[in-house]
Amino acid sequence: MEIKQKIESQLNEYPAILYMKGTPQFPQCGFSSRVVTILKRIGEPFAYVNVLAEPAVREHLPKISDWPTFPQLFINGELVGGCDIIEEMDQQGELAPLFEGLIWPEEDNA
Ligand SMILES: N[C@@H](CCC(=O)N[C@@H](CS)C(=O)NCC(=O)O)C(=O)O
Repeated sequence: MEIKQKIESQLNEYPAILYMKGTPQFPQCGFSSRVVTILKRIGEPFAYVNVLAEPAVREHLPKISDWPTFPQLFINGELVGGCDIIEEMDQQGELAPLFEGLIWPEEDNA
């Protein structure tokens, strides 16, 4: 699959997805770590992509999102922002409501 299609399919599939450096269990950048701390506190599910393990995503996502750095949080396919914006929205009480009512794909039990 072409990288652009792969990213678009991730954005379509996951209602909340964080493109980050490292994993939520082991963030490898302070900015990613700060966002993960906030998301864990909010306690709603989120998918993630470790861009250090996916160099093509690291290279191409900024062209799609028009945002040059990581982390990048998307909700319902829309860029919410990076670390500074996420922290600001969290402090204003504007972040948690974005996670309300998200519809996750059902597990494929077939
Ligand atoms: N002010 C940014 C800080 C994030 C940042 O500067 N990230 C850098 C260092 S981790 C980055 O992703 N650079 C591009 C890259 O490494 O591909 C934010 O709010 O998210």
